This record gives sequence, structure tokens and C-alpha cells, in this order.
Amino acid sequence: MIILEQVSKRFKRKPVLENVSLQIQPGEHIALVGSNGAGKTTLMRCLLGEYSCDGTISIGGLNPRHHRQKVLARIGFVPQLPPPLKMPVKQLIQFAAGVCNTAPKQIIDLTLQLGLDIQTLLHQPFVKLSGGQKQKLLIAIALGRNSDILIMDEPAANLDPKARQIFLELLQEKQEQAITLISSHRLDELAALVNRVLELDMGKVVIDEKVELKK
Ligand SMILES: Nc1ncnc2c1ncn2[C@@H]1O[C@H](COP(=O)(O)OP(=O)(O)OP(=O)(O)O)[C@@H](O)[C@H]1O
Repeated sequence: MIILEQVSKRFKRKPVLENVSLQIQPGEHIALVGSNGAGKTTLMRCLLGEYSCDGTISIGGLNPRHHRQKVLARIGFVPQLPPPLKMPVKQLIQFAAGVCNTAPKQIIDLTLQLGLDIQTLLHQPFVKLSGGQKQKLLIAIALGRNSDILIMDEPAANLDPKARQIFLELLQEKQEQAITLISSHRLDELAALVNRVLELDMGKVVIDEKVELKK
């Protein structure tokens, strides 16, 4: 379970999250929506323990700032902006598989399902891939590992329509038992995947509603 109590975050003097309190149970699949700058990414980064914040965050009883490694071991994460990694794709897959305690083949199989021509890219530096290619690889790494929490920050933003459809199907298979938190500007696209909608506006939760999964 994830619990946030009165979580606030400021950058310099600017408030970005204000008194966010939430409980998220296993099996909850949440669309995190809100306009540009509403605080979605900041909330995710606080959950990942990347940012300090006021208030308390507990992930399965652990504070993500104090137990970062243990918390990250449970989370499959896709960032909004891919990190500028210079290492070749093959090395990245091997490294990620080692860290995430999974097999490189599992990640490679997922890249293929997402339509990535991985064999031709193995020796290229990650940073030189296209935006969509990077996103496919990061999705494959996040879905290819054992995790009970998936945090995805606009994961489909750079995918072509076919890859987007496949991604949504893969996510549906993977997420049944997991907690899922996905930010997106396209709520319509997530309708078949989520059972709760959270909207942030200027750092505050303005909508928190359970919704029926659309079949
Ligand atoms: N590292 C940072 N330093 C200073 N300000 C930041 C930092 N990260 C985010 N902000 C500010 O915090 C606010 C919220 O940003 P955030 O990235 O969380 O929004 P978002 O809801 O994810 O937006 P988008 O839909 O555009 O991705 C913005 O005003 C942004 O300028």
C-alpha cells in the first residue's frame, strides 16, 4: 500500500505540491492527470524518493527517501524524459536486467513486441536512439521486471499508434495485481486501464474518483 500524508513540495519558494494526502491499495490503477506544470512528475519523483518533501510518504511501510534501494526494487518506472545515457543499448539491457533481477531476454522480447528492431540497435548508444525508440526500451525494462508498483510518466507520448496500442495491451496483462500510476494528457486512452482518476491542479488534488474500467 502507498500512503501519502500532507505531502508538500517547494522548489525555492514556489509551492509545487500542497498537502497531498492519498491512500493507494494494491489493484488500484490510477490515471494521474492535470495541466502542464500541475505537479504530476514532481509527485512521482517524491514517490521514487528522488525529491525530499514535507509530510510523509510510505510505500509498503517504507519511507522512499530512507529506504531508496528497497523501494526502487519494487517499482517499474518509465520517466517522461529519457536519461541521456551514452552506454550502448546491449549494455543498458544487461545492466537493467542485473539491477532489476530479470533476464535480458525478457526485456528484449518486450522490445520486439513493441515493434523495436532491437537487433540493429544493440551497439548504438542509448542517447542516439529516437524519442520513440528510447521510450519503447524504457517501457520494456519497466514491464520486463518483477514489480508490484508501476509508475509511468507519460509513457506513450512518443509512441506511434500501433506501438501505443500494443503498450496498452501489455500493460493490461502486467498490471492486474500491481498498483499502477500513469500520468497522461489522454485520459480517453487510459479509460480501459484505470479504475481511479486523480487530477492535480497547481499542486493540489482537485479530483479523486473511482471509475469503472471501460471494457
Ligand atoms: N527541478 C525543478 N526545479 C524547479 N522547479 C521545478 C523542478 N521540477 C519541476 N518544477 C516546477 O514544478 C512545477 C510542476 O512541474 P511538474 O513537472 O511536476 O509538472 P507536470 O504536471 O508533470 O507537468 P507536464 O504535464 O508539463 O509534464 C512546474 O511549475 C515546474 O516548473
